[in-house]
Amino acid sequence: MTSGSEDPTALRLRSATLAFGERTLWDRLDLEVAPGEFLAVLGPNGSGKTSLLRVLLGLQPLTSGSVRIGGLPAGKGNRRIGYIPQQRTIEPTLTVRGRDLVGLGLDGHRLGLGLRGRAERRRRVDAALRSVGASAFGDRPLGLLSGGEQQRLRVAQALVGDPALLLCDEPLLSLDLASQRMVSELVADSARRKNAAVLFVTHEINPVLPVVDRVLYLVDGRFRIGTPEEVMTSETLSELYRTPVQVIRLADRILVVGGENGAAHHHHPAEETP
Ligand SMILES: Nc1ncnc2c1ncn2[C@@H]1O[C@H](COP(=O)(O)OP(=O)(O)OP(=O)(O)O)[C@@H](O)[C@H]1O
Repeated sequence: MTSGSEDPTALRLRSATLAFGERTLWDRLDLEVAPGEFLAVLGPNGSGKTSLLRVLLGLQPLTSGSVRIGGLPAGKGNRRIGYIPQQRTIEPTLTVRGRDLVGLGLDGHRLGLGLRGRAERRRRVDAALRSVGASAFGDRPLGLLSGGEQQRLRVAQALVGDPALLLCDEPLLSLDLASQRMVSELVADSARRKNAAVLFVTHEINPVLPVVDRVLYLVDGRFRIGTPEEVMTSETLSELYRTPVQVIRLADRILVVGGENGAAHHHHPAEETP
C-alpha cells in the first residue's frame, strides 16, 4: 500500500461532468479507484470512454467537478500514469525496434544522458521486455511483428516507468481470443505486482472478466459502477440503455443481447468464442 502521507486512492473523480455543447457524456460521476484495483470501462461507441482517459491524462478539462490522481490534480506529462492509446496499425515498413518503443516510456524520467543513465535505461527496458515475455523479439522491427507481439510491447512501454495508474484504451481490438486473454492477464498481473490501478476501456467484458474488480458502464450520459455481478444484469443494463436488454450467463461468459449497443458485442469477430 501507499505510505501514510499519500492519498490512498489512485484516482478520484468527484461530481465530474463532461459535456460538449448540448451533449453530456457523463454527469456527476463519482469514482474512486484504489491502488491495485482493476476497473473495466464499458459502453457503446461515443459514450465517453476515451474522453474519460483524456481527462485523467490532463488533456481534457472537466465541465464541472474535480479530478485527482494520487491526490494531485490531473496534468499533462504525469509520470505516475502509464498509457496504452487506442491501437493503430503499425506500418509493416516501420523499422523502429520494439525496445525503442518501450524506451519511449522512459522519456521524461530523469535518468541522465551519461553512461550511468544509459545503462539504467537499458536495464529498465530489458526488465520491461522480460516482464511481458518480449525479450525474444525486442530487437526486431516493429512492423514485422504480429498484433499480439506489438501489443505486448505497448504494455511494456506503458509499464516501464513504474506507473501508479495504468490507462488502457481498447488494447484488445483486433487481437485473437488467445492474445486477448494474454494481454488482459499481462496487464492485470503487472499492475497487481506493482500495486498500480488499471482503467481498462473495452467493448467486450469477457476477456477481462477473470481479472476485473469493478465495472464502470457508460451509456448516453448515464452510468453504473459496481462489480460485474452487480452491473452486468438484465435489470441494470435495461435501465441504463432504457430499452430491454438481456444478460445471459453462459458458463464463464456473459452475453448481452439487445440495447443500442447489442450489436457492438459482435463487431469484432475475433472477440467471439466458437
Ligand atoms: N473535444 C471534443 N469536442 C467535441 N466533441 C468531442 C470532443 N472529444 C470527444 N467528443 C465527442 O464525444 C463523444 C465521446 O467520444 P469518446 O471518444 O470519448 O467516446 P468513446 O466512448 O471512447 O467511443 P468509442 O467506443 O467509439 O471509442 C463523441 O461523440 C465525440 O465525437
